[in-house]
Amino acid sequence: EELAMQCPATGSCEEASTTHDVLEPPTIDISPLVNTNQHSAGEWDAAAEAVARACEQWGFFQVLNHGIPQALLDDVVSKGRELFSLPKTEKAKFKRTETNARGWYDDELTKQTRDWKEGFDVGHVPEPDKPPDHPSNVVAEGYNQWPGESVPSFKETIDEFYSSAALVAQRLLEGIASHLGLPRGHFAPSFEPHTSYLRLNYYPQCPEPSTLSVNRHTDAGALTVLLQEKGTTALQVNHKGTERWVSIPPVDGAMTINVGDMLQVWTNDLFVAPEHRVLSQKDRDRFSAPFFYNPAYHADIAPLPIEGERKADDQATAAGGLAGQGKGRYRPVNWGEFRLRRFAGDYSNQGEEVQISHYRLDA
Ligand SMILES: O=C(O)CCC(=O)C(=O)O
Ligand SMILES: [Fe+2]
Repeated sequence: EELAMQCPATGSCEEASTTHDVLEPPTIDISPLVNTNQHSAGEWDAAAEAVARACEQWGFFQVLNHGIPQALLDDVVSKGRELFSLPKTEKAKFKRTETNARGWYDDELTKQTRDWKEGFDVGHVPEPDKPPDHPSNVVAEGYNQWPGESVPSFKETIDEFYSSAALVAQRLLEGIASHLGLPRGHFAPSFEPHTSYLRLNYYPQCPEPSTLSVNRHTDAGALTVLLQEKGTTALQVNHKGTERWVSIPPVDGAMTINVGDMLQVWTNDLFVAPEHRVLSQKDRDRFSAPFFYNPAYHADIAPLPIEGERKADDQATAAGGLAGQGKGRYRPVNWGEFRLRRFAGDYSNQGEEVQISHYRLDA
């Protein structure tokens, strides 16, 4: 409604999007969710509400006081850049393959379009004390491949970022659960163990700026915790599906958060996983590091009986109306299956990429 009011009745929204681009997702101080014992219960509730409201209204927001030290974030950027600046022959030694989704690559496809970028992916390791390619660490999508000594202390930095980002996602999900009228720890069992993915993105300078670095897409998991390098704004969100692409600039000290497909299913569309894309830059390159907080492979994700909908149903029944208005709109999505089907679509252009819409009951 907000957007419609800004559009002249006879004109298009184009004008609004170029002249009133002050619209931006909120920045939230999540210290109460992270440093729980330094804050009151009321502060915790207020932070949880702010997070949930941002999930409902934007699906994107920025968080401050997330608990990841700035020095670690700076290290991720510098080590990540070092990795991508290695000669291609060096990077080829840990390139991903048809049977191993993890490692370095420069052939990513999003929506059957080749992305203007290089990437490096690592995922969860069931037994961290054993070598990355030990049979117990080879999971459905592959195993981690590391650059070794060509980028000193790369693995240590990335491992630390991986576990710190997971903690941020867990704290946010506690707030979200509470907002939905569920116990704080409601989501935890679905992430035992979590199968999260950490991606490093390098976007080279691009001579043709209309090229998209990453085509429009939603993230498949529950929540994404994104590190954006300072100095360039390239990420955009399709705000409420209006085709008004709003920029999400990096905010000093903040992590950028977005809702993924699984949280959309859990909340039965109360939260929507926002479509986003990355523009290429004519005058410089860019680095980013999204951490995708993913459920356990065995988890079946299905709409939760959430408070607002329970109330709507109770009222409808009391008024002699139709109960079940808040019925689940999706059949259960097994995360392991969904992840593998999505990956098959990313890697080759055979067939359509799987979407949660394929699991909709009214489809
Ligand atoms: O580079 C970014 O800011 C976001 C990248 C992204 O959306 C992704 O890798 O899924
Ligand atoms: Fe994304």
